[in-house]
Amino acid sequence: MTVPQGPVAVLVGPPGAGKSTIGALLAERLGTGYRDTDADIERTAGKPIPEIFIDEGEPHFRALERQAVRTAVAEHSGVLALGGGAIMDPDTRALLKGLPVVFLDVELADAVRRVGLDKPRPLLAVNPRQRWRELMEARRPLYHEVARAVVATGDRTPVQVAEAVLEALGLPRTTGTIAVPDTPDTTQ
Ligand SMILES: Nc1ncnc2c1ncn2[C@@H]1O[C@H](COP(=O)(O)OP(=O)(O)O)[C@@H](O)[C@H]1O
Ligand SMILES: O=C(O)C1=C[C@@H](OP(=O)(O)O)[C@@H](O)[C@H](O)C1
Ligand SMILES: [Mg+2]
Repeated sequence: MTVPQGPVAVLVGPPGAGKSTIGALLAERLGTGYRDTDADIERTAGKPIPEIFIDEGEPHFRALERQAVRTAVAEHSGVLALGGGAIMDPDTRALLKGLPVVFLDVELADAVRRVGLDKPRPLLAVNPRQRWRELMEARRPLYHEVARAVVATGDRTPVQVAEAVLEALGLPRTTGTIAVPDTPDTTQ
């Protein structure tokens, strides 16, 4: 009988925490697959997230997200990054219980600077600082509720964050890459 093992790491946190960036890096480090539920939703809907919000509204997006998380948790054994609002759904929070979930924490100033440079996020399209603060106030307890570990990202590079996540989850910090010896082999 095959026992489903679930993802090796699940990243949660607000927009700009670095879930997608660190998720891909982590997967590379672990030599495993990477999956992002936002990408899954866009593939299912056949359009980018901002268009889903405009055409069908946020409740429809949340329904797609809920299903995307469920499917990814069932199918994927590598690193999984969720969208920032996925943990608002109570069923999703229940599903995450017992999984190796890491809350990537970030302060307002860093998050707003980061998302300002990146793809559009419909929830932050207008008055992003205030919106982000409100989102985080409502969600912070929920990130803590689902997380096995919390990793601060503010003063760390993506590589440093990825290493902190590996350490927090007790995962190996090296890949299967063949180690390069410190000294050249001079025996020949
Ligand atoms: N630790 C970090 N330091 C600096 N920039 C970062 C860091 N983590 C992510 N970024 C940058 O922030 C932006 C948002 O990252 P992203 O991974 O999309 O966040 P999330 O998926 O949590 O919303 C990207 O441009 C990314 O390169
Ligand atoms: O916080 C949110 O509600 C959202 C975060 C986004 O993902 P990131 O957290 O990866 O930016 C994306 O799922 C959507 O725009 C809604
Ligand atoms: Mg993301």
